[in-house]
Amino acid sequence: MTMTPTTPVPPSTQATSAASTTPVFSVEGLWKVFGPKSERVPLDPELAALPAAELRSRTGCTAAVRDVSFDVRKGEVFVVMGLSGSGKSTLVRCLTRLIEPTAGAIAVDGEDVRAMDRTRLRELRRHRAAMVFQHFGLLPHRTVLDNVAYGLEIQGVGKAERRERARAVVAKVGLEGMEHRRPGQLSGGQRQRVGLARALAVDPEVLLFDEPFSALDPLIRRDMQEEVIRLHREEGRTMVFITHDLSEALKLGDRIALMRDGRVVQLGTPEEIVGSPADDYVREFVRDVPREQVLTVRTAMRAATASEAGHGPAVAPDATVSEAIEAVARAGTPARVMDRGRCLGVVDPAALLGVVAGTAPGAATGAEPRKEAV
Ligand SMILES: Nc1ncnc2c1ncn2[C@@H]1O[C@H](COP(=O)(O)OP(=O)(O)OP(=O)(O)O)[C@@H](O)[C@H]1O
Repeated sequence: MTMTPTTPVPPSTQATSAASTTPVFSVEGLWKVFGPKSERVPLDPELAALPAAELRSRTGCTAAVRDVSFDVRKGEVFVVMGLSGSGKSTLVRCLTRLIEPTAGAIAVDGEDVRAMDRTRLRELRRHRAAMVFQHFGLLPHRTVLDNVAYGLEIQGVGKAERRERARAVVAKVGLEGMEHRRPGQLSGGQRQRVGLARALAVDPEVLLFDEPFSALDPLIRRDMQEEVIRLHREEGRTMVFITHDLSEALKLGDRIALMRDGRVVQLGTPEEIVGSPADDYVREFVRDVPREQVLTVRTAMRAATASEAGHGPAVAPDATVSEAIEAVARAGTPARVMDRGRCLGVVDPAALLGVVAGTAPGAATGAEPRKEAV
């Protein structure tokens, strides 16, 4: 596009469009096979195609990650979800080579991770991609502040500066006043906040969360989920989040990679996964999700007649069906889907109910999944 001097592109737009084209992580044809002579499995089409049990009995190998490709975009929360044993942890550990991949390519900001030497890898793990673990990994004899400052200490940051930075992130995760406690004097949720603060202290480009909240009780877990959403909203940091919990994935994820037996069976937004499951497995997985809380009004929208376009309550295009139901119920008329003053269409009670019932077009269970660039 040719730009005339009179129509400059605002700097914020330039930054966003450039950023959105550079993936933080780019994964292509990734395999991780555990067991003897594991390298031969991805190379041999016959072995590569075997179901898990048969592969194990024929070769003694387990293919934890099988031919997986995806990009993690800058600023998104990318969730890796699947049942226990589906390969989530192995996949995410391969990103920084905490587990060595068997085959495939991984790039971070365009740099080949598999070609990195030890120094570069250490730099990747310490500065660029910090991990938050389920079991906190806190040092029991150190205070909250010193635990948080630990990552900075490893980096060689001076004492005064690391204490100052640690103090700031401790406040950010809501632990002000607890700086001098030891981990044993904290609740599970507070310990997880320390783990989060420690990862944040090194100001990484991307945070990798390995089921960080699965040991927490439901109320504290919800608090922590909200904390992550808040931090993400405030900082826009890229996050990769492993969970086996579908509602957590739907709540946190901009996009979700759903894994089964080492493969990504669907990659898409929560709305795509719930509205257009790729196969019977995904359909079964999302069967009990309250669709109206995930699907947006776009699913139920139709063209407005001339009279409808002029009045009625307004909802945004990314409003959920549930929000539109409330607006329609209050007004007693269809709601208009408005985008910057323009009426895109309307949603009426029949269409909204159709989404809830799972009979609306586009929400149909057999619908084709929308194609995602993976
Ligand atoms: N070091 C290992 N040696 C052999 N097999 C392994 C090893 N680590 C993982 N596996 C196997 O690889 C598969 C994927 O394991 P992984 O831990 O990645 O799954 P997960 O989805 O993270 O499970 P969970 O939710 O239970 O943590 C499983 O079948 C597991 O038994």
